[in-house]
Amino acid sequence: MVLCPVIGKLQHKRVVLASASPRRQEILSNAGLRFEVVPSRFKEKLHKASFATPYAYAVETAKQKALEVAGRMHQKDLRAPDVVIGADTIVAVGAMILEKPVDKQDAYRMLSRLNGKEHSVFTGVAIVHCCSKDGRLDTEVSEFYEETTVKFSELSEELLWEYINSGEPMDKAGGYGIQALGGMLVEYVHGDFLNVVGFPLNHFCKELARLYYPPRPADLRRVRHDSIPAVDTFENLSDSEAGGADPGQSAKGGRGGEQADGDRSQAPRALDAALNGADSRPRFPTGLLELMDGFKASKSREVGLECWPCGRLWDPAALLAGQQVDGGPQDTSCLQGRPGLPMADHADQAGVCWGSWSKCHPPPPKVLFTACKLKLFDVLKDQGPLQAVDVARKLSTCAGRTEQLLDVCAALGLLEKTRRGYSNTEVATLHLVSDGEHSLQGVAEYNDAHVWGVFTRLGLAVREGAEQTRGALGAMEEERLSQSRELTLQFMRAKHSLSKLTAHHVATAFDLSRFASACDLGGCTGILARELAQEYPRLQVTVFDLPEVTELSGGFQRGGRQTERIRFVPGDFFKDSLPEADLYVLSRMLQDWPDDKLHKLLSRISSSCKPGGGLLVAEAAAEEEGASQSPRLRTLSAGQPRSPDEHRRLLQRHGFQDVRVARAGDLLCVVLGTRAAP
Ligand SMILES: Cc1cn([C@H]2C[C@H](O)[C@@H](COP(=O)(O)OP(=O)(O)OP(=O)(O)O)O2)c(=O)[nH]c1=O
Repeated sequence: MVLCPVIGKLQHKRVVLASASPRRQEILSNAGLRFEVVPSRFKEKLHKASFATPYAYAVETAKQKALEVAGRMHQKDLRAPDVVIGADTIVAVGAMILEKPVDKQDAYRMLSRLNGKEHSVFTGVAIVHCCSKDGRLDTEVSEFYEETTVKFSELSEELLWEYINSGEPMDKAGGYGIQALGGMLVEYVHGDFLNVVGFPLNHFCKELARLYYPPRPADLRRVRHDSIPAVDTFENLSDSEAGGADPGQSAKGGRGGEQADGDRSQAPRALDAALNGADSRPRFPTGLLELMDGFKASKSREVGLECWPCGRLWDPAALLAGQQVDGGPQDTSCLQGRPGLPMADHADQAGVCWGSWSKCHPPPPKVLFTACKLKLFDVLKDQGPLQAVDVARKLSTCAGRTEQLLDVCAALGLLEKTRRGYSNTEVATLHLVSDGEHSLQGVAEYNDAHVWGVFTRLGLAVREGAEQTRGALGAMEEERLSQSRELTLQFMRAKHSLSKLTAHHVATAFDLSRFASACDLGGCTGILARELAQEYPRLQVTVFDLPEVTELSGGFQRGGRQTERIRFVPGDFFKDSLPEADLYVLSRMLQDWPDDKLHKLLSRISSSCKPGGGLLVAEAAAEEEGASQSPRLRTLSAGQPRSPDEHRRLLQRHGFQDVRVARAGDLLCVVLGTRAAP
C-alpha cells in the first residue's frame, strides 16, 4: 500500500505491542500494522527525580516496558519476536510529571493543576529489534519521543467533578482523555493529536523510515548552499586548542552502555541484512566525499582557475591581467565553455547562491574539518540531541560560535536541528563519528592537516604557469613521503577509511578467480588485499608499499579478518623490483602522479607482468571524456580523474590488451587488462 510503505516493512515480521492501551492498539491497527498484544509487566516506578527531563523519563519507561516483554517472550519459548514496540504517555506541567490517577481525589488534583493552563503531553516510544543467538537475546533499541502542547479552558469545580465521576480519567495520563469527553475541556492543541491519545503515529513512521530507508548520503549533494548561514570564521571557535576540553573522553563517553543515538545507525544495516538478506555495506557517501574534497575545486576557484559551480575553466590570461583576482566572482565571465555567462548565473544553474557561498568563510569543507577536529559528532552521538549551549559546554568552546558551527553543519545536512537540539544525521553517524566502522574522520583529518595547505599553494602555481601547477599538485605526494611518522599515519588512516568503502567494489568488479597471486601496489594497510583474499579463496596477495607504511600497517590489522594468504613487502615501486604476481593492482594510485611518473610506473608493471597476467586499475570515475570533473574521490589524490576510454588507452599503451572497464560503487571506474606477449 503506497500510503504506508514503512509499516509494510514490518509486514512479515512478528511484531508485538507491549501495551495494554486500547488507544495504542487502535491507532496502530488503523494504520495497517499487524501485531500481537502482550501488555508489559514493567512497573512504572522509575525514580522521576533522576531524569533530567520529563520526556527522558517517558522514553526510559517505554524502553523498559518493551524490553520486559522481549525478555519474557524469549524466556518462555526461546524465541523472541522480531520487533517489540513500547510506549509511555505522561502529562507534564513544567518539571512535574503526571501519570494515571490512582483514585478520584488524585484525578481532581491533576485536573486542577491543568485547569486554565498549557501543559505538555509526552509519549516516549521504544522500538526494540530482537534477535536470538545461541539461546541469548540480542536487542537493538531505537527510541524517540513526541511532545504535544494542550491548553485547558478555565473549568468550574462542578464541571471537573462531573467529568471525574464519568470514570473517564482513571486509566489516562493527567486524568483526562482528549479523544472522548475530555475533549470538551481542551481549548487548543499544538502538535500531534494522536500523541496525546497515546501513540505518535507520524513520528513512529518517520522513525521506521529512518531505520529501514536511511537517507542516501548522496542526498547531501542536494543541500542548497544558499541555506548555509554566512559566518566570519571558525578559527577562533575555541578559547582552548581546537579539540575541546577532552575530545578523547567525549568520544568515549556515553549513556552507560545503553543504546545511544549512534547505535541506531547499526539498526538499519543489521536489519536490512537480517530482514532483506541485503548487502549491509553502507552506500557510497558521494555527497560527503565531495564536501570533504570540494575545497580543491574551490581553492582553484579562489585563484580563478576553475569555476566552482560548473567546473569550467576560466581563462588564466584574463585572471593574470587582474580581472578576477581583485574583482570577486560576480562580475566575471566563465570564459571557456559558455563564454560570457556571468559566474552568478553558473551558480544559479548549479543551485548555489553565489553570494552566500562566497560570503561563507571558511568554506564548508573547513567547517566540516573543524567539527571533526572538535569531536562534535562524537559528542552528539553519545549525548545528543543537545542544545548549542550544551555542546559548547562539552567542547569548551564559545557558545555563539558553536551555534554558528552547528547551524552550518545542519545546513550541510550533517546535523539535524529540532526543538530538542542538534543531533547527527545518518551520514554523520555512519561516517563522521570517530570510532565508527565506516568513519571518514581520517580523511577529514588528513585533508585538513595537509592537503588543504598544499592546495592553498595552488595560487602561486597558477601565476607561474601550468607546469608549476602540476608541480604543486604532485608535491603533495612528495611531501607526504618526506614528512613525519605522524603524517604517514594520518595518510594511512585516511586511505584506510576510504579503502573500506571501495575495496569490495574493486575486488568484485571482475571475476579474478583465474589469478593465483596478486600484488597490491601501494596497498597501504591491506584493506583491499583482505577483501581480495576473502573473495578469492585460492588467491595469495602481496601488499607492496613503502617501508614506513608497511612498518605501521600492523596497527591497522586488529579486529580485521586475518589470513595467512596476505603478506606485506616493503619497497618503492619506482625503484625496487616488484614482487612477482599474476595480477598487479593499482587502486586509486594513478591519479597521484604527474604523467612522467605515471608512465614510469606502468612501464615497470608491464615489464614485471608475465604474458597472460593482469593489471587491475581502480580510479575515481570521470564522466565522459572532456566533461567537467567534479571533485569526487579526488580525496588524497592530486591528479584529475580519467575517463574510461583514457584508462583503456593508457593500459593499451603499456602492453595490455582485452582491456575491460566496469563502473563500480557509483564512483569508481575499474579497468582490467591482460598482458600481451611482448
Ligand atoms: C492524555 C491522554 C492520555 N491517554 C492515555 C494513553 C495511555 O493509554 C494512557 C497513559 O498510560 P501509559 O502508562 O502510557 O499506558 P497504559 O497504562 O494505558 O498502557 P501500557 O502501560 O500497557 O502501555 O493515557 C488518553 O487515552 N487520552 C489522553 O488524552
